Amino acid sequence: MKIALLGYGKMGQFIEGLAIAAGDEIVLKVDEHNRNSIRAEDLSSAEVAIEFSRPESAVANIELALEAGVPIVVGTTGWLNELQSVSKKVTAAGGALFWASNFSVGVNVFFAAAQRAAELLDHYGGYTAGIEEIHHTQKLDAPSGTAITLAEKVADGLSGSYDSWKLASVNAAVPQTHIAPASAPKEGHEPVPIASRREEGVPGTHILHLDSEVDSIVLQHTAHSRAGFATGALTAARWLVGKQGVFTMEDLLK
Ligand SMILES: NC(=O)C1=CN([C@@H]2O[C@H](COP(=O)(O)OP(=O)(O)OC[C@H]3O[C@@H](n4cnc5c(N)ncnc54)[C@H](OP(=O)(O)O)[C@@H]3O)[C@@H](O)[C@H]2O)C=CC1
Ligand SMILES: O=C(O)C1=N[C@H](C(=O)O)C[C@H](O)C1
Repeated sequence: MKIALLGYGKMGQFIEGLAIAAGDEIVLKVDEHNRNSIRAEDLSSAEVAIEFSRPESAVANIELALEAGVPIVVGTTGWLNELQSVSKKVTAAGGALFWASNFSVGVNVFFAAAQRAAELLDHYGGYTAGIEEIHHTQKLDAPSGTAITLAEKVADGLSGSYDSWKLASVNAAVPQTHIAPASAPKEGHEPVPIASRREEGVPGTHILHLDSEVDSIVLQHTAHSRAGFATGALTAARWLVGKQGVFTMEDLLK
């Protein structure tokens, strides 16, 4: 596969290593230094683009790939409030977009387990939900995209009590522009609280607490490195080539 890497930081470089080992070719690398000079023609030799950049760059990079007619896999978080409008553009233009807040297979199984547990507990009532996410100190956004997706799955399952999420706390100075906007809960519903923590060197840990008066359930996913995210993004890229539409991990894993 001929790949354009839009974003060449921790994830872009990890993906490059795995891609070259698998016999793929990196035909373009975009980072902060050359991003302003990149045009759609520069993507013309790529079969697919893989985008891991910054929250404020993702939408422009998707539009660039769309203009170039190149399918794009997007892992950047912190821009997903624009997903609906971007998806409409992609569909209208006959393009291909694959996005995921987390590309690791393990996290996607964790999402399914969390949603099922929440659905089962909804029948009995009396359970509250809370999420913790821990990431390295270079992470720009809060809460993590994965924690937001997890909260949405839990709210879907515990639909009698929850219908939204809120950032309950963060132990770092995150600029307001990188705090994801939470939706307000409807009458009689609560937001799932998310506590964000930044600690040196943590690739990504997510913990779901489901508590009642009589017991507690704790479900946790711990990434040991970035390998699961990078492998998943490359698998998504291979799967996306030749398709049209907007896809995510549920489409790939079903
Ligand atoms: N969905 C998933 O599974 C995962 C998602 N992520 C998300 O991916 C994103 C990137 O993570 P990570 O690689 O750790 O971050 P890094 O900060 O290490 O890398 C970001 C890269 O993007 C570059 N960049 C800045 N602006 C642009 C632009 N306009 N176009 C292209 N590149 C640009 C930066 O350049 P420079 O270095 O010169 O500043 C840097 O090379 C984050 O949003 C993170 O949350 C991360 C892991 C997994
Ligand atoms: O910034 C990161 O590193 C990660 N970001 C994603 C997120 O916001 O959920 C995925 C993963 O947890 C690593």
